[in-house]
Amino acid sequence: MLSNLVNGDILRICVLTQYKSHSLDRHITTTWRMSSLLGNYVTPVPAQQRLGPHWYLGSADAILQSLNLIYDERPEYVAVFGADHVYRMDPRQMLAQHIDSGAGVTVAGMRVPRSESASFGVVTPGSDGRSVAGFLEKPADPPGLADDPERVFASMGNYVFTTKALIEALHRDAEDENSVHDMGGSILPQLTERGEAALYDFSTNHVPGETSRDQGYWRDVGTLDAYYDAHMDLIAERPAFNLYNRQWPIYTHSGQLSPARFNAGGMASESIISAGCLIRGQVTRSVLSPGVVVDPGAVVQGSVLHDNVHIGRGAVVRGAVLDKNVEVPRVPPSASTRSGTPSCTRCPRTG
Ligand SMILES: Nc1ncnc2c1ncn2[C@@H]1O[C@H](COP(=O)(O)OP(=O)(O)O[C@H]2O[C@H](CO)[C@@H](O)[C@H](O)[C@H]2O)[C@@H](O)[C@H]1O
Repeated sequence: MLSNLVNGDILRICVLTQYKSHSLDRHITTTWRMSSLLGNYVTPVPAQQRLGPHWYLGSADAILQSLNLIYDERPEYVAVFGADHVYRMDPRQMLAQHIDSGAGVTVAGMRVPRSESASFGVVTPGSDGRSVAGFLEKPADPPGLADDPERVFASMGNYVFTTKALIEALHRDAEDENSVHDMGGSILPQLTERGEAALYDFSTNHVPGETSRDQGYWRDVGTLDAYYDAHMDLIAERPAFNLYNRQWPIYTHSGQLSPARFNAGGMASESIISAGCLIRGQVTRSVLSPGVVVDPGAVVQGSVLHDNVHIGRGAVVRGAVLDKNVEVPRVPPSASTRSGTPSCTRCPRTG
């Protein structure tokens, strides 16, 4: 999300954080440093209880409680983008449509199977294809699109607001005692009812260097399964999402680490192996973060290993997501002869 905004020249960015936010705060403040000379910034904003003794009630309340940032900056337009998605998008194209339409809010949408409706805000496009005739947050069984009955337009949780419309909508929402104070659950339905919402079709967005496979690629990685699947998309023979597009880079922290090293007998195939890894066992169809060590005789298959994970000698890890610094203990030779499959203590997909 940050890479898309920055690549698209949106360079004054606040990241609203909540629970257990320290590692995110540290990542943002150490990685996302831009020229302060030109007034640009990416700054994490912790919840502060500015409007009374309560934490954020929902995503709309999070923005209401942070309006001081908008009053300080006085922008004409505000982009509110979700932060748990993987995709490439040039936000300038969405902004241009928003300005052209004169709407109060423009929501980015894409076609998804109707069976997935309960996971998304579902947009009913108006007859012009650009206005929003209806918006239902996570409906169980909405009607399909007129031209494609088995699909619906899902909101991507990315919105461009005219600042005045955003502030007024948030204040109206704050006064509504029945509201859940959520962007998708409250603000979008409210502005749709007032005829102030427009739809941006994500499939029309293009970024430099895109491939026919990753144009239109978008994954919500808010669940463990979706997070895992998005990693598997990276290592397919012809990856659905191309990490190597240098014309629209995905930025992240890269520490001062030596290149990955493979000892005798160490091998990896269909995998991403980050710097600082030491591979002495066998790795297939996996994504290894910096500093992972795989000992001799260990096997890693279809897994996502975070920073500094250590897989002990003879251990087998399959279909797992392992958090940073997890140690999978070595398997004593006798145990490996007995069961053949040593255990991994934190494998959500294998138990
Ligand atoms: N209290 C809070 N304080 C600060 N930040 C908060 C917050 N609650 C949520 N957020 C942030 O707001 C964004 C969206 O929140 P969620 O991921 O919980 O929404 P969800 O995916 O259910 O639906 C949303 O995203 C999907 C697309 O994934 C849309 O279809 C749907 O309409 C929309 O509501 C995320 O980046 C999240 O971190």
